[in-house]
Amino acid sequence: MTDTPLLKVRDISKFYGARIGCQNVSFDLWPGEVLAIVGESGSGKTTLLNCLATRLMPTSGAVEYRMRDGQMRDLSRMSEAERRFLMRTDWGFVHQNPADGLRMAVSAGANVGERLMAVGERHYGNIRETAGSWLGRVEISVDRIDDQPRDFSGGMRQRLQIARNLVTSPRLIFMDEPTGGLDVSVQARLLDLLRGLVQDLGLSAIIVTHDLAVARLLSHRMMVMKDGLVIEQGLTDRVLDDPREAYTQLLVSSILQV
Ligand SMILES: Nc1ncnc2c1ncn2[C@@H]1O[C@H](COP(=O)(O)OP(=O)(O)OP(=O)(O)O)[C@@H](O)[C@H]1O
Repeated sequence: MTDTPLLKVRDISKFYGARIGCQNVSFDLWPGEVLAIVGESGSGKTTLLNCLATRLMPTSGAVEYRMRDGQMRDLSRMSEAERRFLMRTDWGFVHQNPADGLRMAVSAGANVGERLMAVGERHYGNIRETAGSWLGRVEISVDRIDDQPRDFSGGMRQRLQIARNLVTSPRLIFMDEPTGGLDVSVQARLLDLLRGLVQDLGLSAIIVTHDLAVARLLSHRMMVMKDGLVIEQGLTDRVLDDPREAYTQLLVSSILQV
């Protein structure tokens, strides 16, 4: 870890007209750190994630990102082209619904290879070889490389979306309910895979989930949101084993009773 954060978030608020999306959120994300944002439906998790990933413009506040050259840059002051370049190279975004993050009508290999081309790789043989090795890493048989994701199962699509995101060696990954909508057994396998990849690659990640088990397994630190506000944050094990806020206690105990 270095002594500067990768992401500096200061007083981010987003209002939809008079409705609060999220309010006054501040935190630092450190290199190699995985942060989970948890809370019930409508608490503002996705709004916050989208503000951080520049998919939504916050109403107020600032997000700064440490570029590869070490400079901290205010994301709202970047040009659209610079932001798009970051999204295609240094960052990844894993959607809950893989169809939102994949091109369903092109082959699995092309879905992965396309991101490599965005960072300048031009050699067809290299692209295909790297794509094939990434399919293997996400446990998709290489003989499916020419198949389209619409012929894949939900779990395979999600693993393909992860490969597409990780192939460019991003430094920061945003994930919105990455295991949502999958069968429990498929979720468990995906979580295991994600945990291994995040560790091996030393990735920084921000994961939105309503599932505390996902937060427990993947994250170092977590933030609990309620009505758009962060009401508690801390190391994941501390928050889950010794929640301080009554709302977090309720959230944790309701899960344990299931
Ligand atoms: N495009 C929008 N227009 C108006 N209000 C919105 C919009 N998107 C979200 N909201 C409101 O902002 C608040 C936070 O929503 P958000 O989707 O961020 O919550 P969430 O915690 O991600 O919920 P979920 O887990 O159900 O996705 C909610 O009150 C929601 O109704």
